[in-house]
Amino acid sequence: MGGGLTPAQANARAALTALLEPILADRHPDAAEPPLFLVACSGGADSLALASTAAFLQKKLGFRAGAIVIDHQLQEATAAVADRTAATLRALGLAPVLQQQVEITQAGAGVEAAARAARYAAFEKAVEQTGATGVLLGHTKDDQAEQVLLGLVRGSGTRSLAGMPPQRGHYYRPFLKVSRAETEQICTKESLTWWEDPTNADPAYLRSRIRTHVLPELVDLLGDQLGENLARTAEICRQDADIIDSLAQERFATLANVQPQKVELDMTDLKAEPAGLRARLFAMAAHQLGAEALTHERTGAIEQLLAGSKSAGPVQLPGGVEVWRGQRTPGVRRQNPAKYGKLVFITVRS
Ligand SMILES: Nc1ncnc2c1ncn2[C@@H]1O[C@H](COP(=O)(O)OP(=O)(O)OP(=O)(O)O)[C@@H](O)[C@H]1O
Repeated sequence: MGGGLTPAQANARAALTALLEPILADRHPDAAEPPLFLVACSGGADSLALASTAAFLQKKLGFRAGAIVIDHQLQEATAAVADRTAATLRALGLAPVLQQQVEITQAGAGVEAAARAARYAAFEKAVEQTGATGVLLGHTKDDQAEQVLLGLVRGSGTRSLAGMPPQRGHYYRPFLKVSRAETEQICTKESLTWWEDPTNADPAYLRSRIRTHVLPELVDLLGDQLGENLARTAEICRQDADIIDSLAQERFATLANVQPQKVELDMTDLKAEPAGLRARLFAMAAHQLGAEALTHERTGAIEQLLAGSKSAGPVQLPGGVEVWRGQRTPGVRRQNPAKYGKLVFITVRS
């Protein structure tokens, strides 16, 4: 590696330091060895630059940098890419460097999600095997901007516009303030050859179309600041979503009558809540019973149920949950609907 420190390298090192320092400061003073962080490395410029940054900082900050490389076996080239990437990581001084092949049986539209699920299952296994404290992912500021646009295009809510969090559980994204161009500059400076995944440019995927067509076009029309501004939108939305979610959790704990296969919410209480909170209360009741995430359309159907005046239902939710407005007591023929007074979420799956 020749020459002085470039602005891209300095930015990357500052970003990783800012994320890890508070975690490392918290560690137990008697711990036998420094905590291990595994860089999830695809061989792309983002995660290779992250690996080299982690390798450089490990002694200074007091952690061990290891890596995990997954071969999804979806393209012929990937086995060789994984081998080459693992060799590069070892040469950079990361240890251990784990390599794992995963089988994806899905084809067509579900393949991306299946690959992601297999990848995260392999990460979990690697954490268990090595006792690692965390996994470092290479998502950049550009990925974040794409994520926000994707949320807008799909018509999503605040949580979705919040994009990817810098930390969730033991997964960390130190490079959310580092651009993809900077990761490429770092690799070039450090003579690291990265792999361009051809599926990143495959127009079959909405994310690829946003990456290769929509964002560049918007930047052309609206200026270079766009990526930065979208990433800022994510940060603001995350703060807002956090406060609304925590309010909803408080309200749910007070209002919901949770039973093993049933959650009851009082309709008068629900009507007194603002719609944004109410939607979250519905989602939490459904989630409690194992239903999948609620769509805007299903939330609207529950709202309609709530607005009615008679016993009614069910609204079917994906994942085997039904919602009823009031419930008749079996064996009692004439009941006053006004007395039902509850929205009842029940599990109908066996
Ligand atoms: N084959 C792989 N092996 C190890 N890590 C990987 C692999 N593919 C992706 N990653 C990790 O995930 C990060 C994001 O990769 P990519 O942008 O391709 O995935 P994504 O589908 O956009 O995101 P995600 O699936 O994590 O939501 C990479 O920077 C890297 O840290």
